[in-house]
Amino acid sequence: MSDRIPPVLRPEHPSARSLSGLVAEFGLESVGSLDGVELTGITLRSPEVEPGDLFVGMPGATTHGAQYAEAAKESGAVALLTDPAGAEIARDAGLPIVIVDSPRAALGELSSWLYQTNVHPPLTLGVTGTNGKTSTSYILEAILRQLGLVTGLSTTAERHIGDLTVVSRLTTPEASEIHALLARMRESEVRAVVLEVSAQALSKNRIDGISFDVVGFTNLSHDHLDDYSTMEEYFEAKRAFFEPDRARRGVVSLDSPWGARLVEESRIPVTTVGSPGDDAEWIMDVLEETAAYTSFTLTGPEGRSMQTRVPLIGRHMAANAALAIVMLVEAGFELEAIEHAVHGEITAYLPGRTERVSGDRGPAVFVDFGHSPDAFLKSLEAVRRFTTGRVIMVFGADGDRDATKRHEMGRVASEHSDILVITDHHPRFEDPESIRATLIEGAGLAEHQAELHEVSPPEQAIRHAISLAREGDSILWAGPGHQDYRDIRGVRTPYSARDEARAALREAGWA
Ligand SMILES: CC(=O)N[C@H]1[C@@H](OP(=O)(O)OP(=O)(O)OC[C@H]2O[C@@H](n3ccc(=O)[nH]c3=O)[C@H](O)[C@@H]2O)O[C@H](CO)[C@@H](O)[C@@H]1O[C@H](C)C(=O)N[C@@H](C)C(=O)N[C@H](CCC(=O)O)C(=O)O
Ligand SMILES: Nc1ncnc2c1ncn2[C@@H]1O[C@H](COP(=O)(O)OP(=O)(O)OP(=O)(O)O)[C@@H](O)[C@H]1O
Repeated sequence: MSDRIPPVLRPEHPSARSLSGLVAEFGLESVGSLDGVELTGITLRSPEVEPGDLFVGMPGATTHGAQYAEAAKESGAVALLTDPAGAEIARDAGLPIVIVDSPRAALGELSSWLYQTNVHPPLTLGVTGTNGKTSTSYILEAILRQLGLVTGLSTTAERHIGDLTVVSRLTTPEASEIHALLARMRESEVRAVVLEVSAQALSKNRIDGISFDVVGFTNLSHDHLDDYSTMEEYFEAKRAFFEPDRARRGVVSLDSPWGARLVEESRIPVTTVGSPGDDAEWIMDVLEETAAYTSFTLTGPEGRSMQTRVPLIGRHMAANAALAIVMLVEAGFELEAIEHAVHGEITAYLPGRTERVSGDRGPAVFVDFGHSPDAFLKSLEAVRRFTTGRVIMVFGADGDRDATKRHEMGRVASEHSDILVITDHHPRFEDPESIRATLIEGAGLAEHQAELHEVSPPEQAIRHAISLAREGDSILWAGPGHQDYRDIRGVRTPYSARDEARAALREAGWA
């Protein structure tokens, strides 16, 4: 598979740590001479090995990383860490071998030791939940910047180190990469770090070795039921973030019923945030929803209260902002200081989250990253609120990802739109026609039947939607968000929905 996305950044000036020191520190078994072996990095992907690396040969779903030990050595790896099976595979690779039962389970602590990320760590905040993680993380970063701090950010869309931006690969990088990123952030004197934490990251040890000051939970709804067999299992993966060995304090949104459940089962002190009528310590109340911003008040214990707005559409974005603010209060910032710093507006720019790509004339066109029924619902409700004409929705569904949500995606889309244009997204190795057919079946289950159009190529689908639209209508293109590629049979073809939509608007004379 072509992979144009750059790896996560590493420290530019790593200090060397001895392999024998690592083996002694963790009491590990080893084969071969460790004398004089100095480590400056750690990686689990052979194509990304740099001289001085400890190469971690992990067993995976398709191969065993130890198969690539020789290639890693040629690229400058100075030692291999692997499991007993890997040690057997790589015994002739000519590298000293350190053996652990589960390299994945060891990776976080070893990486933290190697990069010394546990020494004077910055303020570390983490966000999990089904929807709103990226948005809440960007909002946290924006407020922290408005407070005058140098920040680091890691999300599905981008990683930021101060003013430096790199495109992301996984939502939450593997542990070796995240500790390298944290070490690089330290070199840039980052004082506060915000990490988006997926359920997969929690289940697959990707955030091991990181101690979070405050963690936040947005919501839980149907998604990822290919990786988790039930909602219970999916919830349990998220709940594990709220453990004393991971985090000191938590903030839980009561927006989904799973929030109250998390409060009950959390093993760290938690604070709650919700809407009027909820039994929450902090209440967010929307004041105004427009096509350009959403304003709200946030009221908490001891009569504390603030009012602000986000340049984002929808109640759900105000809820994300409220969660972010309460997380910062839990981290020790005064609410008054936050209100003063944001000066009436949190200046967050979220790439591809209901991002408006149209100008003042013609239909309002938004490109969104929503790919679950609840995300569809929240974005459609937000768009409907200020649309004087019709709501047109363009969407498809991911191939090779949780097919059980497709009916409900189709149903919600039809229920809350006037016109649907069903198209392709990332088919991956699935037949795109059959993905569309399932979405159409789902749309048929809705009580409200939106007018339905099926247009396979997305570049034609957005043009078709624009051809149907009039002044006053809104178009929500859900799915591609910030992404700059489409995955078709394992090949990532460059593709930007935001650029495509802008081009289509120009061609239609709406630019
Ligand atoms: C299902 C899953 O989590 N797979 C992850 C897993 O892949 P795998 O087990 O198939 O690995 P493999 O291909 O068998 O290779 C085994 C080992 O050999 C190494 N290798 C392999 C080939 C080679 O030439 N050289 C080499 O060193 C690999 O780096 C790996 O360490 O280990 C890989 C190496 O770290 C990950 O990149 C890969 O994530 C894939 C790309 C993925 O898509 N994961 C998704 C499910 C995911 O984690 N998503 C979440 C949430 C997204 C959301 O919220 O929507 C995320 O945090 O991104
Ligand atoms: N609090 C929320 N509740 C429900 N839906 C939301 C919420 N916040 C955002 N969304 C919807 O979900 C989409 C994705 O938002 P965001 O990227 O912030 O979520 P995420 O949790 O990071 O998603 P992913 O796990 O796919 O990275 C948005 O574009 C919007 O449609």
